[in-house]
Amino acid sequence: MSYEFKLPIIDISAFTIDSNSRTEKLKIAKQIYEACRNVGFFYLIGHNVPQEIIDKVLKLGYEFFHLPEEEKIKYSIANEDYARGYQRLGENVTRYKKDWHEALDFYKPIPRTHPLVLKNLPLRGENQWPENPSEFRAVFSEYIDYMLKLGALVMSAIALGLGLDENYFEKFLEESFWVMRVIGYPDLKNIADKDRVGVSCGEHTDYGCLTFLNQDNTKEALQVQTKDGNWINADPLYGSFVVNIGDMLNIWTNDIYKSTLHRVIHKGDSYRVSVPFFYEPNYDAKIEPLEACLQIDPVKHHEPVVYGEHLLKKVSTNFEIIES
Ligand SMILES: O=C(O)CCC(=O)C(=O)O
Ligand SMILES: [Fe+2]
Repeated sequence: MSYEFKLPIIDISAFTIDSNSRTEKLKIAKQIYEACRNVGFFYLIGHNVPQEIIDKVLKLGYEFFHLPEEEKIKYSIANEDYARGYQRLGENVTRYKKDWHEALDFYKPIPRTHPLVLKNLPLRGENQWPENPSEFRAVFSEYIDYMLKLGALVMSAIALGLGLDENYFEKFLEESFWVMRVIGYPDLKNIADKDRVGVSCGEHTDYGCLTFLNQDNTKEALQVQTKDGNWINADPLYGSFVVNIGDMLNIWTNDIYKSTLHRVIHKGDSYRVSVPFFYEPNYDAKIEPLEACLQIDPVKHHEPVVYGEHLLKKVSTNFEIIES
């Protein structure tokens, strides 16, 4: 099944340190280009996000999931927009099978007076912050600020790698409709309802631009499909984020970059926690193949899409089952 394969490790510090030269930046941008073309996944180091806060969000996630069920369901997604909030174990579905995880989801908040809210459209609303653990909101809010900065930075490196101006993507991202999932995975042993349960998280591609995964030290859980169809482990590398590209970069690059299938199968003994941060385009950003990429292959492989519409289609299939 899985064999020894190391995802590339990319040190982004040429972009985080102001004094660094353009030559240095171009070198890193080229590495990112190759990684996105070959596997669509890489480890990111030199990112400047303090390790203390990276560790802390995992710890707070773990503590939240270990609260009694009645405390957790106070934040149920049913209170809000069926997107922001807590999803019980098995509530999320991939391809008609229950995913064996629980999660607390946050999206860019949309003020109640926003046109989206007034029109009663999905994915509107405010986040549901747990009161317990008490530091949860403050720590995660700081983390989100770091991740938004990092997202913009990596996208500037991606722009350079594609031969574009460093700030090319800014207009598509300045109102990033980000998503952050705090996910808890019990192990897959001892499941009563084996027929309806798939794996910990079924195979999928991510919807948007870039995903920054902060995962605990559980090994052999996250798996990534390589071009030859094999599944390899993307084991934790302490101090790094696992970064992958989503469907929007696939479209922008006219398939030069492929959003890569991945899944989670957690059979170990631990209770695994991961926090993927999805750095996404603006809700109303129109995404279509870039001129720079059409110079390489003039055949357009994708029609333009509006990011929010793509997201809605994907999110609406996340809960389709399954009579209880
Ligand atoms: O928990 C993980 O390692 C990955 C989760 C994931 O792929 C997702 O939420 O999109
Ligand atoms: Fe994913």
